[in-house]
Amino acid sequence: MALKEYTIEEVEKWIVIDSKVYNLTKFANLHPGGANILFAESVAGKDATQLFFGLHRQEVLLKPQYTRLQIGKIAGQEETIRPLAPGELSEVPYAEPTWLSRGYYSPYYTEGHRKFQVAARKFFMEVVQPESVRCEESGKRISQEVVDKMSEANIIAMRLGPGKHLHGRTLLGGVVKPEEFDYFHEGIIHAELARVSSRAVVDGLLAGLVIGVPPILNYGSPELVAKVIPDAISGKKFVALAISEAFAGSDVGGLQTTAVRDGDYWVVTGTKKWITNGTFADYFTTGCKTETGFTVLLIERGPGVTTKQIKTGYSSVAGTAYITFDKVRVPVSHTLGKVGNGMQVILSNFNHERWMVIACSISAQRLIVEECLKWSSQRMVFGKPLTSQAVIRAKLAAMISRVEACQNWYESVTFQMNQMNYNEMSNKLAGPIGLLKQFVSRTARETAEGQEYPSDVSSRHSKLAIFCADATQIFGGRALTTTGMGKLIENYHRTSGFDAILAGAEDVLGDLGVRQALKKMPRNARL
Ligand code: HEM
Repeated sequence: MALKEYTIEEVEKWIVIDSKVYNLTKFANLHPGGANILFAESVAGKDATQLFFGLHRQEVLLKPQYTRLQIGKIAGQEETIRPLAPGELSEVPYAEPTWLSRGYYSPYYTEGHRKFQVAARKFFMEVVQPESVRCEESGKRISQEVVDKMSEANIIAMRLGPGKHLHGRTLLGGVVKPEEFDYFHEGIIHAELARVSSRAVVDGLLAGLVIGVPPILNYGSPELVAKVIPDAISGKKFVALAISEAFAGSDVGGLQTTAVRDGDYWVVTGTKKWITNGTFADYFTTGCKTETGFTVLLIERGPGVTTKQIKTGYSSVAGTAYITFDKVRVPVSHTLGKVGNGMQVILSNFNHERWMVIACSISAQRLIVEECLKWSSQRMVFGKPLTSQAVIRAKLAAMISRVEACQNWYESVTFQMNQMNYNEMSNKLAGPIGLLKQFVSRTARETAEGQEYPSDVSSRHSKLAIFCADATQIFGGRALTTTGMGKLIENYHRTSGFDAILAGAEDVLGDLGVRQALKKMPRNARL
């Protein structure tokens, strides 16, 4: 229906935002910012576009209860601020990686990857984003309806990486053939998921399965694979990786959960802590101490298995659990890999897990760069945009440089993964992936909260750098509230540190990278 047209003089009591006329008479008393403000001389009857975008996110106007307030438009004017359509790329510089930016080239990504990315972004925006908002707030686990849609599009299967498990499947409506699917495709899925989800929802959307299933695929017997994998990939059963304990986190060698043989069964006793998706998992890929070393078992939820929610700094949608195994009887056929060879099972799995965390983390970091670029351009201070301040531009420069450095290193590692088999990857990429994860999680926190320097670093330039990198400073008080303009910054500030811990603590991974390099030092290397 054509909207009624007004001249700006006719809009006495109403307001204009981006050419649209809103009648706020009935809404005024419900307005979260108060009624008076809407009838102030500088607002009522005026074009309030700039004021509005200084205080609200675009999405406010898209909510049905508010679109209803629009009664017409200004004659001869057209709307200029519009939201991106599902799948559409952002034109904000650095909001997309170079390979997705108009007019730029990539040595790695093909037209096929680009088509895949468009389909993935559309899927995540339409199916996952609304669910993400609901679950972040309620703390409830992801609905089965969304899990079913992800499984229908084979998103769950694709997050396990390229391989036989994809054969015969229609991937994201057939946009890529299973045999052409590579790690760049998989990385796109992780990146798109991270863009539309809060950090807790990223984990709640079956991260446990993504890290708990590969050991079954790679080390489980054919019978076990046939029993568990179809149900996992189709989202009927959930899997969690249960390694860390209150006694040992990154120090896998110090685990205390024991498995003792009793005929055709293992009897498992012990506890596990910080287990993502543990509250709702049906299976646990579990690290246990056995007589001859360390062994990984697949434990099914049943008698003797208890899980309880751990309250963490992020939403309980992630289903982080404390698990107790009390004399749980596990069939010997559920052993993953050889008895005593569990360390290899776990260590080879870490590469893919850490690489996934890296892909998600870089994408989340990039979104924060976009938020900061938009906000500092639209926010007016002393009659000028925030970007007119050199200190703000310096913060943006540091953020952009960091995310681009991460992205380029990530792409180079991903390219190596595409060329190598699983064993080569375990041998050659554990170090680089460890170092990259350390670098990405550090830069994430620098972008979220600013750089920290040891107190003994006191040169003028280093002190300046402390103030050069801080999304929370750019957003000010807005970065402290879970709703409104700074809500993504608040979430990022609160949760970006999780990536420095999960899948291997930052410092341990840096050390791993160096130790791996030292192992490969030529014996005759001398200066
Ligand atoms: C169609 C018109 C408007 C709608 C639907 C609307 C809606 C809202 C909503 C939902 C909030 C809660 C915060 C958020 O979710 O972002 C809010 C806050 C606020 N609004 Fe509006 N608003 C409108 C126009 C205006 C205008 C013209 C002003 C002008 C000055 C204004 C001033 C404020 C203020 C000061 C706040 C509190 C901001 C904060 O907490 O940071 N609003 N508004």
